[in-house]
Amino acid sequence: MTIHVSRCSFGYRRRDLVLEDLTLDLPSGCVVLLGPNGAGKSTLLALLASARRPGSGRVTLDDLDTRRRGHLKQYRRQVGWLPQQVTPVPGLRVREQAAYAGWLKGLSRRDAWDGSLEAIKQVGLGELAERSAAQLSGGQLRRLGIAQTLVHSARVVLMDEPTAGLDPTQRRVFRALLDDLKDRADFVVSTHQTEDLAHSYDSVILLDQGRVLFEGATASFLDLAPGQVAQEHRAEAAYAGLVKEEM
Ligand SMILES: Nc1ncnc2c1ncn2[C@@H]1O[C@H](COP(=O)(O)OP(=O)(O)OP(=O)(O)O)[C@@H](O)[C@H]1O
Repeated sequence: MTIHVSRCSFGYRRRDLVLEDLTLDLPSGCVVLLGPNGAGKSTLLALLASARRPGSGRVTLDDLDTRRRGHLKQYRRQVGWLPQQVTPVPGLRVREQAAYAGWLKGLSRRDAWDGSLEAIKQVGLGELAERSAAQLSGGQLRRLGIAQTLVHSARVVLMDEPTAGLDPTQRRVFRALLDDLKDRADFVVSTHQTEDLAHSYDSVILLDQGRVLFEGATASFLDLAPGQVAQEHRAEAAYAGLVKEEM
């Protein structure tokens, strides 16, 4: 288990809860977070990242509690967050942006700079180290976002729709990268893409209207599809069965 969510409620407006009394143990390994538009996936990731605080309930990692100001720095050092949009920092080159992210997480300038080269190499951007971050493509920017979480050796990396808008080749590049990085951290990845679920993810969390509809091993999730459904469509069918969508 990595992050523990205990009886969390959250609303952007009072009396309009997006997440209600949510309890969740995020398992180790690679977790995919599924759910229809507006289900609350980004909101949950923002709570896990401690970018937002729950109205009630607790988000903890070991004995670090995001409600306690004194714990936040250490919590954030251990949890990396790749939001939907990775923004190039004006004037910074690729390696500098990765180093800057490490420094913001509390590394010394030296450690951040030293760690940045290894991090960008790991995501396949080593040859672009000196390029302006503003010149990266969408897929390359996402990879830089991942590198930013590797610089400070996050234990848990949260990714909000990292493959949205990427072409099939870039999606494959992302999946291969995730495979390569699996030993370095635990990952929680929100996505609408159910292709290759069995290969890429150990467990599935399915949210709908702020409630958990499924939480368990990927194999158990795929087993929810009717027996006659072909392997490549099982994730889609299991999902549709749970959120009662028309296929
Ligand atoms: N900043 C905000 N202010 C007010 N309401 C918000 C805000 N962000 C999200 N919401 C609302 O919270 C609910 C959950 O949104 P959220 O973005 O967490 O869902 P999601 O599952 O990530 O959706 P998607 O798959 O479309 O990205 C939605 O009803 C959304 O309109």
